[in-house]
Amino acid sequence: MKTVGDHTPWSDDRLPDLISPVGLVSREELHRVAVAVGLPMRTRFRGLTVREAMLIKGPRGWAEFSPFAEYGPVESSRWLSATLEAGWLGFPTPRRSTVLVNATVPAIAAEQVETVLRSFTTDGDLSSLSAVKIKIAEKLPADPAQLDRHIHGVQADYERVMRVRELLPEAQIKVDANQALTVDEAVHLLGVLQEAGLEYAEQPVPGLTAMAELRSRLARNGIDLPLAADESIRKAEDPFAVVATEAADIAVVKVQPLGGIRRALAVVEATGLQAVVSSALDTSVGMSAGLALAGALPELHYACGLGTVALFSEDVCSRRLIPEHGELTVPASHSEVPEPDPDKLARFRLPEDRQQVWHQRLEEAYSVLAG
Ligand SMILES: O=C(O)CCC(=O)C1=CC=C[C@@H](O)[C@@H]1C(=O)O
Ligand SMILES: [Mg+2]
Repeated sequence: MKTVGDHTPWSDDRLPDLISPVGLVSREELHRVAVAVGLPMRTRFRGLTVREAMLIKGPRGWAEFSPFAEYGPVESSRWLSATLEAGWLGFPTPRRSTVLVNATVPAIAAEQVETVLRSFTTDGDLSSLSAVKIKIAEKLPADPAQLDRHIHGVQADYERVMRVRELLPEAQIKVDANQALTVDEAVHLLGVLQEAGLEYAEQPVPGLTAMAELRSRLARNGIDLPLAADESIRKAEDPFAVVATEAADIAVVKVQPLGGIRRALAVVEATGLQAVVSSALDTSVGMSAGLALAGALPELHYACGLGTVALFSEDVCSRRLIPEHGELTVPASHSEVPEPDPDKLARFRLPEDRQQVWHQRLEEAYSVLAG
């Protein structure tokens, strides 16, 4: 099936349909209950220093709509489907009450690693961190004057990863390259980083062909390192092709990009792969849906990337979802989703021009889902 514009069609009988707002909520009502906020980040992540999101109060409680700025209406409509599920339909019944969470280390200089790791704890005790995901292969800046040898390049990646290993000798460490490498570069870099003893590598290269080739090249070079597919699922024309092409061992699943918890569960079931739930850099409101997904999975063998509220210096909720002893609690029902604090909502409310941009995006995603 062809991708048209930003559209990944994903019509497949193995997936529940995206949730239509028709009969659930009118456009006017949705706009009335939605507010756009901007949360400052401690460290740049995914090129962002402020994370913008819309928070929306539905009959079940608060929900989040936060497609990244570059996403068009069709891709954003999947995110809105997840918003409608959270705010209007509610979460599926959980199978576990807590979820092991990894700390996430952005592409930073090795000297900053310790401070960032501490932000993923409530008491500063690093020994509670049993798993860490580290960003590697940060895109080189277009302007060479911006190139920072502490952040970019193999040496910087090596120093960052080894600093985590030094601070946390027992932790599971995984790396995420956001498909920035070629197969040759990945074989080299992952071979070097394997000195730290990696649990798996997430999306080192783009596309299924390259992932499958990398998988067999690593095996041939005697590097025993499972690969996890992230973009090859959430950005793919066909989320299930990852299995037929033997491109990955693990599936990374995210609630908003996949269109909701029920659709993410169906993706996991149909791929038959072990799953890791990761955030989309959500606020504590959206993160609750990620926790509900992790709580509802039949099996969960890896720590999930749901600790990223720690990357914000502030959140809209007073009860922030920062891992406690390396774990987060699964909401038993929607009433346990953290509520935005009215003062913080007012403080982080984006100015009028940005409100308009977000309401326009909401309108367009609504139109796609309403058909
Ligand atoms: O998985 C984690 O530890 C944190 C979440 C995370 O890495 C991401 C969140 C949002 C956008 C993505 O570029 C990024 C990812 O690639 O997984
Ligand atoms: Mg990823």
